[in-house]
Amino acid sequence: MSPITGTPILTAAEMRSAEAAHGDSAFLMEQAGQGIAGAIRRLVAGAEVLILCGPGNNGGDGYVAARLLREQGHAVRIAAAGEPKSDLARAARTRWDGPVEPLAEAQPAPVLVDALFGTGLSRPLPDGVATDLHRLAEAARFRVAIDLPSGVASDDGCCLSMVPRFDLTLALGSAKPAHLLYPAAGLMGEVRLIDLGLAPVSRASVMRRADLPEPGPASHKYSRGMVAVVAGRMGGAAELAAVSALRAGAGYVLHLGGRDPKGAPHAVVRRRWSAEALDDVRIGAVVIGPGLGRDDDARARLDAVLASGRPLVIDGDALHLLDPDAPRGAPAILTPHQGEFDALFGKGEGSRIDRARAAAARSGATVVLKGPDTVIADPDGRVIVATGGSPWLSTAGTGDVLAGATGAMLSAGLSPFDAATAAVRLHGRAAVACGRSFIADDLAAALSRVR
Ligand SMILES: NC(=O)C1=CN([C@@H]2O[C@H](COP(=O)(O)OP(=O)(O)OC[C@H]3O[C@@H](n4cnc5c(N)ncnc54)[C@H](O)[C@@H]3O)[C@@H](O)[C@H]2O)[C@@H](O)CC1
Ligand SMILES: Nc1ncnc2c1ncn2[C@@H]1O[C@H](COP(=O)(O)OP(=O)(O)O)[C@@H](O)[C@H]1O
Ligand SMILES: [K+]
Repeated sequence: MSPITGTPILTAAEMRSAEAAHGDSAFLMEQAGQGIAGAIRRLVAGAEVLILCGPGNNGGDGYVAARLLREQGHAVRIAAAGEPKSDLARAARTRWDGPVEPLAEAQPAPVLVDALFGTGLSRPLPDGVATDLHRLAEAARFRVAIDLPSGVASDDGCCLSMVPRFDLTLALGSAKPAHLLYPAAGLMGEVRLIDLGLAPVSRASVMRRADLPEPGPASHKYSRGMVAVVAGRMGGAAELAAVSALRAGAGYVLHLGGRDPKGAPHAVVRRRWSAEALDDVRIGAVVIGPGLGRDDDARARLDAVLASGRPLVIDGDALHLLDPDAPRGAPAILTPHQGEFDALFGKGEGSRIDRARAAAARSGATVVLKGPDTVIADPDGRVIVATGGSPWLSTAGTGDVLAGATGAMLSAGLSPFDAATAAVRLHGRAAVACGRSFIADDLAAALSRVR
């Protein structure tokens, strides 16, 4: 059992291909059952376990785990809604020599293990099954989902039925989109990986520790990265972005436009807005959008920034003014929240991973689709899904902080995809370091601390 940090994310179809490529499905099910039994034994200190087994291979994993737990002397019962339907699950059922209780009549146990449905769920659970799952989950002290909580759709994290809350989810062989994407991700409790030796390959993966650019003996303020932040109507947002760029590690931040507010850091260099200010070849990234406004003046500033040829971070209001299909002369990172994303790219089909990937391919920009499950997608198809932020980020200005931090990473010479990943990681860690009920200014200050 290991954390899912850094692991590939596979769809149900990719999972089936990985299983087929391995070639020995019975061996994989035995491995899964061993991993599940081992994890449960370590975690539940001898308490009685009730395993709910479904008709497919998720149920098969449950039968194997039950047999192994029983062989090790652990108190375990099984309840099922019917007989197994897949060959593998039938074989696993045959090797279980205990009784199988009808699900509707099953009495609760302190530990509930849900092996009803996994990646094969294609429609809502039958009503009776969902009701029994809830009844038994509510009565248990510790709830474990095998691969996925039954009722969640593996590929997009939607709930096809009402899903109870679990304490632990044991992802088998690889992470799936539902382990990361909401609402499903919020129902899993801790997610841990049981390695099946599949060596799965995917262009999507869970965020891992990111390497941040570090200054060396030869560094100077410009080589560390110069960021220009284009201000607009709402001064505070651009201030936050500018300060955040410095605190995330930029060597020089040029704030273009707006007033010089009392108490603002003296380290930010201020000039009036002019398109010519962007001619400075030392500028490694331009951040535009936080507090920009959406009027003609804002549009003119965005046009000038797009024409400058500098690497861009495009956020907030600028996303409402941008034509995502227009060619650009320089790399760009777009950082929309879901509302901005929908306005820019349309509602679209598929999971947040699919949609962010399609948007990156369409726009030719790295797309950071923000939220509790931030998805970072590169035009080349790579995707990283972030974990480890904080719901306390849901406060005004935290997106401006991310835009500034992203500018810092981009100006330091990271590729847009690496810059976005590093910034999202740093931003999430800063949020955790801030604890509860912080404000965006605290978050900006915490960027320095977590670096
Ligand atoms: N792919 C792999 O590499 C491995 C998969 N394993 C297990 O296999 C699972 C996937 O197995 P399956 O593909 O058999 O899928 P599931 O066990 O998730 O269930 C699919 C079965 O349920 C039926 N079904 C789907 N939705 C239903 C609904 N709402 N009501 C009633 N029946 C419904 C399907 O027709 C099918 O018979 C994984 O989640 C995992 O637990 C493991 O055994 C190890 C390796
Ligand atoms: N519930 C949440 N859980 C985790 N992160 C969140 C949540 N809500 C918002 N965030 C994060 O907070 C930031 C908010 O950005 P944004 O919506 O652009 O705010 P603003 O425009 O006010 O600066 C994003 O990085 C987003 O991922
Ligand atoms: K399950």
